[in-house]
Order: sequence, then C-alpha cells, then structure tokens
Amino acid sequence: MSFIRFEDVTKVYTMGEVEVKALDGISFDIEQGEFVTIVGPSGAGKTTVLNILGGMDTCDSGKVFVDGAEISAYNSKQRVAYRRYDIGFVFQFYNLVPNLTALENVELAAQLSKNPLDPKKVLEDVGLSHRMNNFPAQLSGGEQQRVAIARAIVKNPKLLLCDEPTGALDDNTGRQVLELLYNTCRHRGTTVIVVTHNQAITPMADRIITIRNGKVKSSVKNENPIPVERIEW
Ligand SMILES: Nc1ncnc2c1ncn2[C@@H]1O[C@H](COP(=O)(O)OP(=O)(O)OP(=O)(O)O)[C@@H](O)[C@H]1O
Repeated sequence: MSFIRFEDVTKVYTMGEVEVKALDGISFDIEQGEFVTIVGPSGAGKTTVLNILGGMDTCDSGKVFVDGAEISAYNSKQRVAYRRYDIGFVFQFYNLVPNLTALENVELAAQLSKNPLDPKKVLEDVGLSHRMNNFPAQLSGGEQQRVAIARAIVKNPKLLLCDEPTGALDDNTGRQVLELLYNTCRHRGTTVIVVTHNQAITPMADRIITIRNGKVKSSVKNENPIPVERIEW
C-alpha cells in the first residue's frame, strides 16, 4: 500500500438548495518522501483534497489512507490528534499569532507536539536566526512564510500540507519558499504536498496530480525534477 491513498473519494457541499460536488470520485497514490504538486483551476477541488488529507474536513464516501491508517474512518477525537501530531500546515496568508514573536510562534507549535524539534534550530535552518524576536508585523511576507514553515516543521510531521504557499509572494521570494519546502522534503524525508493553481511550479515536483471538476485528470511521476532556481513564472 502507498504511503497516501485516496480511493474514490467524494465530497458534496450543500448550500441551501444548491449542492456542489467538490470531489466527484478522486483516486490517487503518493509515495513516502515525495514532493507533490496538486494543480488545477479555481474551484477544481484542490483545497478540499488538502483539508480531507489534513483531517480538517471529512469525505462523504470513499477511503483515505495515510501511513497504513484509514483516516477516513477516524472519529473527531482521532482526527484532532492526527491533525495535531502528524500534520504540518502552511497557508497562503501565514496565519501566525500576531502578538507572539517568531520564536514564540514556533515554540507554541512545539509545545503541542509529541516529538518536536528544537524551535531555535529550526528557525536557524529557515534562515531566520536574526529575526527570532521580531513580531509577525515586523517581518516581510517571505519571512513570515518562513516562520510559518518553521512552525510546521518543528512538529516533525509525517506530512507537510501547503495551500498556495507562494500565492501572496513575489517571484523571487516565492522561489525561496519553494526551495525551503523542497529541502525539507529532501533532507528530512518529509512528504510535502503543495496545492497551487500555478502550473509553472510543477516541473520541480516528483509527482504532479492534476484535478479538474472534482476528478483526477492525471497523476504523473516526474523522473527528472527541475531545480527550483530554474523555474520561472
Ligand atoms: N465550505 C464550503 N461550502 C460550500 N461549497 C464549498 C465549500 N468549500 C468549497 N466549496 C466548493 O467546492 C468546490 C471546490 O472547492 P475547492 O476550494 O476545493 O477548490 P480549489 O481547487 O481549491 O479552488 P481555488 O484554487 O479557487 O482555491 C468549489 O466549487 C467551491 O465553491
């Protein structure tokens, strides 16, 4: 069995009388340690896939397996533990706690983890040793995103889930953030999944999953990923 498996997963959102089929029978496999991009147009279902994978949402039918466990069979208490201990999240708009310093933001995540890394060391690893005592508002967008990545990495998660992590950043800063995510994957062996509508990012991935209208259009293994510095968008 693959490290991650989606088996014919469906999800319908109901808003009043209107039903939106966000996922219409999604199946794919991801191997441990892969750097994966999930791409597709707006509304395709990318965030829904990520939310189900991260235990933030549940599916209506189908099965989801992560590291040998069927997470789609978890009750809400199990999902909370899974989310807390096994998953690191990185969002488009960082979601840092504004009245805590960079270091305190990372320490807070470490305190909630079972097997955390050293917060200072992780902030050094993301190139922020000189910014540890700054508050989020005193940091650039790229720096805030690096704090957010440090906060996700410090948990030592099985899976790093990133929703449009470069969406709010300029090209160069975006490239640095992608490089950091890529190095986390390669050096720590963490499975990293990046959701994006930006096709340009896909050549750096080991696997490219394309979603359209709630269905998997293709899932392709890329044998020759291109280094981040050669990516242009
Ligand atoms: N909480 C919700 N309630 C109702 N409909 C929702 C909800 N979340 C998502 N949807 C709908 O489900 C579909 C898939 O949404 P999703 O956010 O997964 O797409 P996406 O591919 O991530 O899009 P984007 O790139 O714009 O973020 C869309 O039609 C969206 O409007």
